[in-house]
Amino acid sequence: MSDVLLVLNAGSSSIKFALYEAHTEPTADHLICEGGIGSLGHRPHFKVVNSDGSTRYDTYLPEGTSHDDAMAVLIGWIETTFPEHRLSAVGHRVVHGGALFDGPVDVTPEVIAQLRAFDRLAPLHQPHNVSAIEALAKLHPSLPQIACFDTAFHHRLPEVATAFALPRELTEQGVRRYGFHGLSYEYIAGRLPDVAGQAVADGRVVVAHLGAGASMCAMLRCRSIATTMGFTALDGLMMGSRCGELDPGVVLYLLEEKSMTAREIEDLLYRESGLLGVSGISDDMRTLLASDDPHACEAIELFVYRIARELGSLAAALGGLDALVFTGGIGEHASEIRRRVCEQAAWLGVTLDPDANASLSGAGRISAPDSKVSAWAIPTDEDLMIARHVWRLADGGR
Ligand SMILES: Nc1ncnc2c1ncn2[C@@H]1O[C@H](COP(=O)(O)OP(=O)(O)O)[C@@H](O)[C@H]1O
Ligand SMILES: CC(=O)OP(=O)(O)O
Ligand SMILES: [Mg+2]
Repeated sequence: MSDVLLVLNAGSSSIKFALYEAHTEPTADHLICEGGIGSLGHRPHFKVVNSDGSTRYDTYLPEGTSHDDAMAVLIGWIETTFPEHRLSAVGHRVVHGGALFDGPVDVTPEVIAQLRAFDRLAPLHQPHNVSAIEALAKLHPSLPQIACFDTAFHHRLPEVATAFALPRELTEQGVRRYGFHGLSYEYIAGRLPDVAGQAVADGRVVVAHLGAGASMCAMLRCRSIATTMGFTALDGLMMGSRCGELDPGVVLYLLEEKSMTAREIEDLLYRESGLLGVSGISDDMRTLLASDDPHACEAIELFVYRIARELGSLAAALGGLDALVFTGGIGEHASEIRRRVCEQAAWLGVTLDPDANASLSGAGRISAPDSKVSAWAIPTDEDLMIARHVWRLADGGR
């Protein structure tokens, strides 16, 4: 029997997973299969692909399948499909760890209670992340579970980069910037020496993680010194369905003048804004890039403009810029978005190589050889980062 470990990323409408061999510290080569159960709440679709991309399993689950049912289906499928393997540990992506956690942690009932306190601070993620932990604890009480946080990479942000200009008591109670997408930034920081060279890794780098959620991180020698997301994963860049940076006066206006409740405002800002709200068409960048509707074009223009503005701000925090890195679904695949961001960053010294940008697949350089600031695209791998943390904590550490 050989050990395998499971990585889970449970969201509001999907549970994504990856299964790794665990006889040594995992690399991308140790991925066995990955997939997920999507459209929970509608007609759940369970799909698994092998590490070479071929389909291994593809089926629909009954209408009404809950998150808990889906977790049982997934664990049952793993156990029957891989009878020769022993599931040795599970690593969870948990979006919010607040000020409590500076790295991965073994889940205990006390940890679960601590994580539940952050539910309202990440309503699209946290309640589902923690429910998955609870469901597994019931299904498999002896299975070690490890929580890996989006916030941990930003744990040592300089104080000035975390403070809001609010009365001191609120800051002391934890109302401050935490930052998210840290598992992605940590993975990218680990790839920088190989892909972009040690000089870049030792320098001033801005990483743009552009996925469903989107944020940017200023790294000095591969450590986070500033980031666009804040107390919650609502701040900063415009996202698929989240507004990003917003004058807090708008929230007061919606409460008082529009008589909206807190939950209605939460829905508006998290689920109905961003690319979806501005375009009125979709939260999906592929759909918008393929559309000639003027509202789709405006949504893309605002998306790029916000990235360019935040890039200037993060370069200021770094005192200059040596390299710009794109990652996340949009950053990895949408060469058009990368081109437009780089064009708006010309003043910082970014000169795009249009052919390299358009033809890139995987990791590589997209700036011209003589560009003062180099630009890169590097596919992220949050699952692998979690698998490594789990291995180090669960196996490596014992
Ligand atoms: N080939 C592509 N061209 C443009 N956008 C893409 C492409 N592939 C994926 N995307 C976009 O990436 C976004 C999803 O990013 P991803 O990192 O996969 O999200 P998640 O946060 O759910 O993991 C969507 O807006 C999607 O349209
Ligand atoms: C923190 C966050 O926004 O995550 P995601 O991009 O996966 O929604
Ligand atoms: Mg993501």
